[in-house]
Amino acid sequence: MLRTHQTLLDQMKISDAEIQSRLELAALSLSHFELLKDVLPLINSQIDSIVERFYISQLAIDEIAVLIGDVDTLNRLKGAQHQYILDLFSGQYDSTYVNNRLRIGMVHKRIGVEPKLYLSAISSLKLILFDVLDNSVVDTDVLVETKEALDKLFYFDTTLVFDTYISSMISELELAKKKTEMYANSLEVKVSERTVQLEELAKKDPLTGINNQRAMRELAGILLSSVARRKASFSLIYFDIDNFKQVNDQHGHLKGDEVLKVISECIRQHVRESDVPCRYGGDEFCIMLPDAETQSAQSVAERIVASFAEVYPDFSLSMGVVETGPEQHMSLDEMITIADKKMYQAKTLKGSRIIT
Ligand SMILES: Nc1nc2c(ncn2[C@@H]2O[C@H](COP(=O)(O)OP(=O)(O)OP(=O)(O)O)[C@@H](O)[C@H]2O)c(=O)[nH]1
Repeated sequence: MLRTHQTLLDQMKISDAEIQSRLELAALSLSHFELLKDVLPLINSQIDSIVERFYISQLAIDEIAVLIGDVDTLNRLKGAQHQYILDLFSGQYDSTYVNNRLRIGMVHKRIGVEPKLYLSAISSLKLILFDVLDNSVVDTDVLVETKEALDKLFYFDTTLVFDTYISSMISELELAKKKTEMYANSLEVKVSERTVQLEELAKKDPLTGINNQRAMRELAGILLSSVARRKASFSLIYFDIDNFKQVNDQHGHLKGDEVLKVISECIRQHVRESDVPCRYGGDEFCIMLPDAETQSAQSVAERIVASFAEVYPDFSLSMGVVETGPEQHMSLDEMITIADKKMYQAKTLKGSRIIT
């Protein structure tokens, strides 16, 4: 149930039995109730002057004057205090009385009245009430016992007010803890999302967006063991752009970058989902083709050459294609060494060439 749908008594689990036990702890008995009730007419007759005296004493304390702040608040407080003083002498210290005391504690906590100020106010009110009793109750025994009853009742009230202070502070702490936990959880989610993004980025070549050599090596291990298990073929295309240095030298680095991006796009367009293209370094590219024999790798290579030539008819590519499997499989480095040799063989010929 929402806190706002519960009384403070419910929130703080103060039952009638608990009230009874607290009254006993304060050593308050029915005879004390009667004594307090007996002086109600006397208190009632002087209530306005008691409230005035109380606020004169309170407003003399700067911290309290600042907290009260304005005349409307002061008048509202005077009204509440008027009722509180009459409640003190009502002789009825039941759940309604207790709930009102708890509310006072809550209000004090909310508006920032520190316990030391609350205690000083109680002490000041007690002195004023004692003074009234001293001046009007003739029977010395009754006077002493009434003052003792009032003293005990203030003690009873103070424990209630302090309990609301503590309960309210615990609620604030729990709320702060909840907020911190929520913040920590959201940070954890952000960090893990960012970690995934960074891991992805660390595997990509920033210029072309295809895998870098590191990612290719990681994936090669997985792909080669998969084809070995399935006794399948595995091909590799390795190539670079002929005289790429001249592109940079003659047309500038930006033009060179653009050519590298176009090649990557051509590769993307002509490989299968299961193939793994990669920028091996500089102007060298590598494509891993699981479950592909030389012939299908060669036709992929031809399609890349053709689409690149559509954009850059003056540039040529030198390619080496190597196949491994289906029974025995080479390592990635062994394949690259062979493909690299074939690529250099292609370079010795004019135009785009694919050596298988
Ligand atoms: N624009 C651009 N150029 C790059 C990049 N990475 C490497 N290069 C250049 O690519 C060129 C590669 O030159 P070489 O290794 O001599 O190769 P080549 O000029 O293609 O010569 P051959 O391989 O013999 O045909 C160098 O000039 C590098 O500076 C890049 O990210 N962007």
